[in-house]
Amino acid sequence: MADDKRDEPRPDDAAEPPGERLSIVSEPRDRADDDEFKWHTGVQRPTGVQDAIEFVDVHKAFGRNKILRGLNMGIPEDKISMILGPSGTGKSVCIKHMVGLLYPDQGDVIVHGESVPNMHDDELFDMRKKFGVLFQDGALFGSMNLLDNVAFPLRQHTDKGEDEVMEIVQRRLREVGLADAGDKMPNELSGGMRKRAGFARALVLDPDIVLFDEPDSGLDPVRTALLCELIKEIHDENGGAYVVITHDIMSARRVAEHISVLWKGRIVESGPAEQLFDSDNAFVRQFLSGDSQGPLGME
Ligand SMILES: Nc1ncnc2c1ncn2[C@@H]1O[C@H](COP(=O)(O)OP(=O)(O)OP(=O)(O)O)[C@@H](O)[C@H]1O
Repeated sequence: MADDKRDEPRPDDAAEPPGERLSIVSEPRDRADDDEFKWHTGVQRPTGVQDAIEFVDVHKAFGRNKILRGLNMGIPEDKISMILGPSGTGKSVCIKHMVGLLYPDQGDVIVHGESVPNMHDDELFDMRKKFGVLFQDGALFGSMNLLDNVAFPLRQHTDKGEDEVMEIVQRRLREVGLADAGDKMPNELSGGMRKRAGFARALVLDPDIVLFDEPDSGLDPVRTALLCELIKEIHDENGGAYVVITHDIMSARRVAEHISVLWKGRIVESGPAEQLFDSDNAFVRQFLSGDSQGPLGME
């Protein structure tokens, strides 16, 4: 094996004609890529609107664990987008890149035309005000009642007076069906109520972009359906780019306007939801129908 290698042209071997050298050196890697990424057409079907967020050839590894491997993905302005993909495929890692909680090893993440990895701390701080984030469990402060939890971003980031703060908080709590729960503590609420409260808090600064990290996790099917309805209603009223990560196909069918299917650190296919549900790509079909037969196994 070592002897064979000695005869192979090296990239820095000036005596070799460049064309030949490239084809010999790159051929084995291309074949492996073809196999591993053979379902990844990377097709980004047009949405007719600009992207609010773009990932450009993003690579991210933790030690030797390569998570994002040349991710190109656009999140369109003013739509409810879902990033769908098998467990552990890097959906949460994507969201963290959007708000500058993680940085790419290579490539760029662009929010409203600005490169997040190149931002200084003060620019990052300002950029984050564009975002509302709903974490899996609502991420409420356990020691504060709902009113204070929802008021928290307004008191931290604005100089609004207390009357205006309370007016906004009450309106947002009303929207998510928690008008009478303002004085409750988080531990007095069900999981679904905590998520709705987290949603109200994510909205108080009128964000341009709202990120939902698995909003359906831990909810029964009826509460999941109700939360999906709520996401749609609030999006209809407020607009903005909503980004939902989930592996729940029913939620995707209910609310997604745009879908990106992520697998092995790249997009398999993305585009308007109805086109993705109609895709003839074997992986996309399998994943979006929850079928056990297809390219995705237990590995
Ligand atoms: N800060 C970190 N340090 C090391 N490894 C990490 C870190 N964050 C994520 N990972 C790894 O990256 C991989 C992808 O994680 P991620 O949470 O993004 O997956 P996911 O697609 O959201 O999965 P799920 O649907 O199960 O929530 C996992 O193997 C995880 O262990």
